[in-house]
Amino acid sequence: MSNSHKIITNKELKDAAFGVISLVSTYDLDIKSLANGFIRSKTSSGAEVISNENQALNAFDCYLIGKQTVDNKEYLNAKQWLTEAVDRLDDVTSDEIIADIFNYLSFCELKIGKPSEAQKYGRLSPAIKPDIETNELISEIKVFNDTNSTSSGVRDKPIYRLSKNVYELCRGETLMNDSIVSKLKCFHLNTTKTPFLRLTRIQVEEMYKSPQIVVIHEFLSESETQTMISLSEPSIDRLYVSGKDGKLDVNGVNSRLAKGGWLYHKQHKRVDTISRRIGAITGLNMEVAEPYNVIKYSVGGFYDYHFDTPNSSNPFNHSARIVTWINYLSDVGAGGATVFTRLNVTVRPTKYSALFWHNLHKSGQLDRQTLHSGCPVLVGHKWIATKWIRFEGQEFHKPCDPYDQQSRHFIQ
Ligand SMILES: O=C(O)CCC(=O)C(=O)O
Ligand SMILES: [Fe+2]
Repeated sequence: MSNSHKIITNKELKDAAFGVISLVSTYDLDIKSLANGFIRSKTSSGAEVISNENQALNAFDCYLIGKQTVDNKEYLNAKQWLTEAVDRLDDVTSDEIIADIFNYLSFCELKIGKPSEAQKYGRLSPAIKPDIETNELISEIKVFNDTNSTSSGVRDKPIYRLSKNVYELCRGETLMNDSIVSKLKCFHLNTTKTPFLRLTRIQVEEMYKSPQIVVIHEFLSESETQTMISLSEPSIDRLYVSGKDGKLDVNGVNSRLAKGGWLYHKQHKRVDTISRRIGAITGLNMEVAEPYNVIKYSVGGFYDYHFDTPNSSNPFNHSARIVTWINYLSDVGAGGATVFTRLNVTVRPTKYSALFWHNLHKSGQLDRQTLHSGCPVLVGHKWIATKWIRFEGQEFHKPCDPYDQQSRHFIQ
């Protein structure tokens, strides 16, 4: 993240800083270790893993993350990042950046409720015009002195807009009731009825009963994962999600931090074979399905909670995505689980496996239990290829019953 790499744009630096911030809040990471290039995380068995990314951050990196953390209103964490920046100040850090660091530190102290500390930092950078308006600082000091407010010791509430239990789910904690867990099964799909699958053994693991969420183990081969990645890698670009007005939200990093692109069935024979297998398992018409959305999340990359299809008042809405199918193309060193926050389901990405679920009730209306999220990647990269299958063209495959509020089941 050094400022000496001119090729990196401000937007990319902002993204990287935001990624680090989402890691800190999700996995409760120690900022000092992170600044020194170490990521401490726990495996599902509880063992501690320390990954040395071998990339200690410099003063400018820590300043940039601190600044972004201030924008996120996480003042305790921001203070820590800025303190790390101060510890790393060297001859190449410009006076302007130094002044800015102390001004942001001062601002954080105010927000934390320590105006005297704020004044101390303020005095350290009087000469240069700071990024933050001086007037704003003065009036903040006044407010704090007047109200004698103290909010120190309160933990930052992260701006990363996830629901309450998502942090625990992302960390791999078990939140699901034993009574639900005990009913979940692992089984082999009876494929003798489907000629295309006759010679294949499809191992299914239920993650939830209703709505039915399942993992298909060993769904992909090594050559299939390689083909999907190598065909997509040259053209992947920063992904954005649609805002409320339907336009892409290119300024917001808050909801998705990833790169991706589209991969069409017809681009390669192997890709087409994968689609035909998905069609055989789900019983859906793949001719009309969307291309694969191949996504690469790097460290800090995530996808905030969302539904894959909007709720429509029309139960026969043809563009609704009835099924989501996610192919996991890589293992992930740590983090990066797919979590269903209303069902307490955590799915760890495992190379070659696939995850799928129904987004709609039989009536065609959105099943609001399917709210889900891609947790931030902590170590390594996460590659997935998502296929959203729309209602259009499926009328004869999965007919609708407008009065049926039950979840659909694909496989028993
Ligand atoms: O990255 C993940 O685990 C979730 C991806 C996802 O929700 C999607 O592609 O719709
Ligand atoms: Fe999704």
